[in-house]
Amino acid sequence: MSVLPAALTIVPPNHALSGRVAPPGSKSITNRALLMAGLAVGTSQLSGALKSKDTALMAAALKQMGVGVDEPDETSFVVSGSGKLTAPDQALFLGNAGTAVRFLTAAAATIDGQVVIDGDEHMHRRPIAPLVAAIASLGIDINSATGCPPVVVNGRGNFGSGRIEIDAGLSSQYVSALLMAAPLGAGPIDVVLTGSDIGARGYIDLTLAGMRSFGALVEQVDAGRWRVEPTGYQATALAIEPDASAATYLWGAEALTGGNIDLGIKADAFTQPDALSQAFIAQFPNMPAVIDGSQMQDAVPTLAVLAAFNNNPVRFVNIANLRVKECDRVAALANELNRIRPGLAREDGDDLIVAADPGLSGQRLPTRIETYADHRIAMSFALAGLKIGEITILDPACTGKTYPGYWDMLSDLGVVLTPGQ
Ligand SMILES: O=C(O)C1=C[C@@H](OP(=O)(O)O)[C@@H](O)[C@H](O)C1
Ligand SMILES: C=C(OP(=O)(O)O)C(=O)O
Repeated sequence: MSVLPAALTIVPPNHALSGRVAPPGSKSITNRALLMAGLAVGTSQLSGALKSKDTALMAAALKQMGVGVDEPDETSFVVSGSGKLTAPDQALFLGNAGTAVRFLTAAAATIDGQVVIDGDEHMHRRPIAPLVAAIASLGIDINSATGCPPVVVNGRGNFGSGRIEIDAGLSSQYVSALLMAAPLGAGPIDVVLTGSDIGARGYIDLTLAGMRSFGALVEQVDAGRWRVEPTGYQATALAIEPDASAATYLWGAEALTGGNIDLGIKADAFTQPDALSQAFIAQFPNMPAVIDGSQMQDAVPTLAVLAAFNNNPVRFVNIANLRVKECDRVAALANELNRIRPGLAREDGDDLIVAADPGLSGQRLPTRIETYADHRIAMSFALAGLKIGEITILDPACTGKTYPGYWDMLSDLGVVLTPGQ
């Protein structure tokens, strides 16, 4: 579909969804690799990469800071760096890409000069104050007037040294951001957590693995402390694995339709946290009564839509930070499930309770799903449209944040999509 309509209505397929689908490259790994390749000395070859809005914004921002970025084909980046970023002429505009905003805020603090980090109206509501405070504690001049982007940083050419404390309760991306900037320190840097809450720790593991691929020396001293040596980064060649969060929609489509989709990679081969959700999806329609979403947060929308068709209700716990993602996902999931059938979901504090109703399958329930400019709300509610007649997804183009080919992929699996009203 070259130009997407303003709304898409899904015709439930009357067959199991089966075939081969290669999910796009991992957003988390691509944006880490782009950044570290940009900070490295030499030319890095990234293959299997995601090409989407979030990675295009990261690549464009790096170019603004003197990095060479070529795109020889649909899944590769060739990135040339000098070991240092340079101050851009204009503000970095990063849309609603959390990884790009958080990672570049710390990286920009290594520059000698001023950088303004900005995003769209949604990003203007996503908190960044703990990261700004942590960078300021290194003696770097950095401010965000509202506690959310825009951020203005006036760096002095290195990241400093010593101990940085960070409260990562709102986002693990703050820790990843500090760790990835730390090899450009003036001396060793210890990154120390002040709280026990850090969201999905699997994202920190991805960061450490990426740093080591680019030649950094980083060691986890204990559960809440990492030590990074001031080595800088060296260019490398990196093959990026498929996106585990994207895979959840395919596992969900398989589970709902009794299909068999070959992703070309087994669930246990992923290194990204959302792959943990496959063990729950595999239990559908008997997913457990309580699911802790903390270690697979981006998979929660997928699991919540599946839960609507489960045999028993599901309570999702430890998902408070879903309220500060692209939208308030706890509220969005409850609102949109209730739009399909009143009473299907409710919020209980920060928990989400989905009241299972296997009888939804096969019904015709014309519903226009509001997507809040959130790719995951669009992609997960499309799964409801595989079982319920006349589910319409508003603003389907919002999937371009991480999965531009999502609707083509569904249509290649034999799902009929019609322009919605
Ligand atoms: O580090 C990463 O690549 C990510 C970390 C998570 O965010 P938080 O750390 O803000 O929870 C996740 O939701 C996001 O999509 C990607
Ligand atoms: C939370 C997400 O993205 P980010 O924080 O990178 O904007 C996501 O992709 O679900």
